[in-house]
Amino acid sequence: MNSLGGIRSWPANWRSTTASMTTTESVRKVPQVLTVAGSDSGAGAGIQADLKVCAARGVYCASVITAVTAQNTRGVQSVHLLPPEFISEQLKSVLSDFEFDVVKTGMLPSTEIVEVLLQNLSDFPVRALVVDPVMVSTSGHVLAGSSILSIFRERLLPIADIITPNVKEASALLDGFRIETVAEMRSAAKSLHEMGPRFVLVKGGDLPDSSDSVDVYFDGKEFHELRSPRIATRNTHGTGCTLASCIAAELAKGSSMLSAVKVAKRFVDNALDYSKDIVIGSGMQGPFDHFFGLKKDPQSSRCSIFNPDDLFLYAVTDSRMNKKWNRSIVDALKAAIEGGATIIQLREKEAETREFLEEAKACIDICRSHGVSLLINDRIDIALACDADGVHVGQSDMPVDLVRSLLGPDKIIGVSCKTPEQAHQAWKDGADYIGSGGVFPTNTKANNRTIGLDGLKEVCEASKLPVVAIGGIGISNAGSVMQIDAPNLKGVAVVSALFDQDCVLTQAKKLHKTLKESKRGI
Ligand SMILES: Nc1ncnc2c1ncn2[C@@H]1O[C@H](COP(=O)(O)OP(=O)(O)OP(=O)(O)O)[C@@H](O)[C@H]1O
Ligand SMILES: Cc1ncc(CO)c(N)n1
Ligand SMILES: [Mg+2]
Repeated sequence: MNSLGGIRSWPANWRSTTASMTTTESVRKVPQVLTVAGSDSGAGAGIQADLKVCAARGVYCASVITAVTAQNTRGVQSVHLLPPEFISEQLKSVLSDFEFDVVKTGMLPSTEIVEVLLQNLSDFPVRALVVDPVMVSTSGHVLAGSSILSIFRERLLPIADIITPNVKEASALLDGFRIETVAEMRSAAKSLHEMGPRFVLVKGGDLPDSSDSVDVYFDGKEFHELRSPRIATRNTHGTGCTLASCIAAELAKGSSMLSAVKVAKRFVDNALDYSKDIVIGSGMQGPFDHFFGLKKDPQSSRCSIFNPDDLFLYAVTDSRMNKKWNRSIVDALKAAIEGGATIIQLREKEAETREFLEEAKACIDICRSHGVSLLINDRIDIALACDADGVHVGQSDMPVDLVRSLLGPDKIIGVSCKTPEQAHQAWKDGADYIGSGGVFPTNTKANNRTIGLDGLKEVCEASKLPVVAIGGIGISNAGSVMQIDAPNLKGVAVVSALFDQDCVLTQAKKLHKTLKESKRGI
């Protein structure tokens, strides 16, 4: 929450906070979300949606029920509020026991219920708070009346990390401000931000006359419009709850706010697309399938999103090495990808801008045809010009928050970090991943201070952002890097181990095998 002053470094021992329960070293802490919301008997929205999305995203979700609704695909037939004292009992039970990374709220239908929530949050401080200010179901039924508006505005919104109103809810919070266009959604986001939440996402699922489904994100400085083509389906019941809980789940895993929001938007989009033709119930608003990811061919997903596992074998190019071995960059990349490289960074320290751009375009074609993302080192202008998948910047390059505002919400941004402080800042600025090193001495980068395996571990522990290790890594030591026992260390980045070699394909295959074996060994 805001009291934590910016989403915050996770405690250095966050992986072992349950260690008192057992003396073994193999304790594995699972990211945990608490949802405080209403039950939907039709199970498309509310608590039931929250549990499903968290399960689908690999996050544990506990549930405190505020109200029980009699609800189906035709609408809400009746609502029964639970006594505030009993809601407080539920809150105490779980907050005194679990270590939640994030609390997410949905239906909070009375002032008394908000009061008991606030009291419990002050007794048991949590790391982050996602507030979905549920007021009206898409079918038009009032789930929380105007009596809650003042306590929301005055006490709940100011402590929220993010609020996710739909257009009707945003309008209600702003005394009936009309929201019918994206420009009005922006104004609403700005006014809501002034009420105190750190981030605002105004959802446009119900925006009239819009062929795209547009959500407006505001961080206090920059706006981002998150757009996707509107899916023609009746099965949109519970999209709002799903979106907010997916944001909570991604935050619990360690994403920055913008990354969490992007993943959540794409999750809803993919789920709606997968479920557009299913028929459950006879009404106008059907539920959708949250577990599409278990069933479909991952290649066919509507939109690709940054997957931290892509950092597994991260190949960084070097034109001097290609010259030395007399091969083109395109041939070198093809071989690296065919051998198992999972993401590419184009690092070009010598070429003129025009030459670099032509090279980047050729490399993008190869990467796209293999479904592998291509990042550009340092040069935001080149990344923009060739529509690369993202960039990697160092501490003395352009600051990450500025890069984000130039590249927009969808691009991947990585940043090099040597210290826990830099890792913390990377999270705050909205980076998608951290590159940490040099782990070992290397000739590829002159005068680069090495941080060793201990330094790498410190960086990993300072943030839950995914980390890729870099610097002097090859087949002989990749295993020792992967075994430092940090769950967010996702892979290794290499230059010479692939490109300063006689056969790039063979080396990539060997390195991939070594990494796989060391992963199995953890
Ligand atoms: N038909 C659609 N196609 C694509 N995305 C959609 C569609 N409908 C809603 N969304 C997306 O789903 C998310 C939830 O948006 P929406 O504005 O519907 O929230 P809500 O009204 O709170 O949801 P609920 O239906 O649960 O009440 C947003 O990211 C929105 O852009
Ligand atoms: C219980 C519940 N919470 C939230 C929503 C909003 O979709 C709903 N329809 N039902
Ligand atoms: Mg809606």
